Amino acid sequence: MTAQTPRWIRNFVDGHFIDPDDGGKSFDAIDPATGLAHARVHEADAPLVDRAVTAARKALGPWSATAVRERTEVLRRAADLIEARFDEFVAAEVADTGKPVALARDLDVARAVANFRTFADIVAAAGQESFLTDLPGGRHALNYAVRKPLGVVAVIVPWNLPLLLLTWKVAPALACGNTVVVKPSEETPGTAALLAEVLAEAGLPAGAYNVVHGFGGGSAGEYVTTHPGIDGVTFTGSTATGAHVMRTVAPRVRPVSFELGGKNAALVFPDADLEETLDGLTRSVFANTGQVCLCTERVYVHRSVFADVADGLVERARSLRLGSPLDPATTTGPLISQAHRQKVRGYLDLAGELGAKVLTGGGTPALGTELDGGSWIEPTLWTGLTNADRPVREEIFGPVAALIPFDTEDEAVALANDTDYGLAASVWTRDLRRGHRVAQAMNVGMSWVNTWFLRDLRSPFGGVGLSGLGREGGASSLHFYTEPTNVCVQL
Ligand SMILES: NC(=O)C1=CN([C@@H]2O[C@H](COP(=O)(O)OP(=O)(O)OC[C@H]3O[C@@H](n4cnc5c(N)ncnc54)[C@H](O)[C@@H]3O)[C@@H](O)[C@H]2O)C=CC1
Ligand SMILES: O=C(O)/C=C/C=C(\O)C(=O)O
Repeated sequence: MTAQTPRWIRNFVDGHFIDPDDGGKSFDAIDPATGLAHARVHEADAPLVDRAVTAARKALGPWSATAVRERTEVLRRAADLIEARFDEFVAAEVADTGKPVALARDLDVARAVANFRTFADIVAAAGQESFLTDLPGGRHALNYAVRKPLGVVAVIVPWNLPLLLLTWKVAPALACGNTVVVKPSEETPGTAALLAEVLAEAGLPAGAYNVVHGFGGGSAGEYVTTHPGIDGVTFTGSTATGAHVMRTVAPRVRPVSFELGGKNAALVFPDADLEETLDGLTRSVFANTGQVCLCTERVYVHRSVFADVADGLVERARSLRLGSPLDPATTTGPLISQAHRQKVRGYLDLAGELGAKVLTGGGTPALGTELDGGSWIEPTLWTGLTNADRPVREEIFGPVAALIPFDTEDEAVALANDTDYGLAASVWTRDLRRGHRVAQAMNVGMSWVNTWFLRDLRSPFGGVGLSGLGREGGASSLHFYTEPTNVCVQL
């Protein structure tokens, strides 16, 4: 990008893109694969955020009053329009994240379409529970709850799965009759702006979807979450920021939904299908360069198969292809930023100081001139660390994992649960009873058996402990994005 021809990514407020004014602040959108700026982003100041919240408030009454069928039709048209502009969404996601084009297609943009269709179906089919209450003398009362939209919802999302996570929240929020003010990550502003075009074309009224770009503290993130016109906050991101947002929202006692970090375990038992397990672990450790909150960073392996699993995983890690995101053969992209790479490298150094053995990786690759400006890191596997070590306790959010042996099922469960996080786990075994038993014993929001990141969008998604608060997905989303008024009628 040259200084003369910036491609602007603009804020979207009350149905219009806002042209950056001369005095306004802006920042570069960086392609993490090269380190080069690919667009300029207009940063929303406090008055613009206020305009966005005011527009969302104005749109709330009319939008929440529309028939469910009308709202779900808008969602279905949005899904169709994303499909019609599929390659544009893929290109925007790849430019912002550097992720391989195949991943952006198969995971991020495909899931955006599925999010709109699934929540249209779920909201269209939703019913209300009612209770017939017995009263003395054979009389009864009827209790039923009417669900109303939560209101103006602040949607704060991170950079790892930008469109997937944005639509995971926006689709149910809009379907339930809410209006939203979205603050995408400063690292990945592109697809939220494209979605504004799609939603407007799908027939969403002005003001129901607003996008304000910027950073966290002292910028758009803080202005949105502290705005008195916000009725609830849904947030995905780091535990530290989630805790901060919770404190800022607390004085106004607004509902929050938090999907935060993870330090997820995989448990490999001796009877596991080795090939299937290795394929699954390769995905769960290295997918999206380890930048999925569900990724495995702790692999507990029964001692009798430890060497086989370690050797197999090393072989697969070495076969991953780092390279241009546009090359269809590329499997693995860069980390999101130089700052994040610095954090991940800090853990690589720390693991070395703690005496970890590096089975593969451990450094920064050299990929060739243009890509060497990017934030690349080698897929890395360690042995020799224990649960006491910081690289095994803290979320790293990169393509790294520690392999740790165990001898008994009880020990494996205890090791896996020995964490302050509680997002996800995967259990690898051919013994179905053990699979159910261990998966249920995991102190997490989601347990998989012989698979990982297999999603049914109707099921509850979220974590316990430092991994979050509340659940979204299916009925859980409907509960978060609505408030019930219970009506009791004496009959
Ligand atoms: N588990 C997960 O899903 C994710 C975890 N992370 C972890 O978090 C670490 C830091 O990454 P960040 O991008 O800094 O994540 P973050 O949690 O700080 O950012 C997530 C979103 O929150 C916004 N935000 C930040 N401060 C805010 C504030 N005071 N008020 C309102 N909004 C605010 C950001 O602008 C972004 O849109 C990563 O290294 C990684 O370990 C990052 C992204 C996703
Ligand atoms: O909804 C999903 O399928 C995936 C969610 C992933 C995250 O929340 C994350 O990586 O932060």
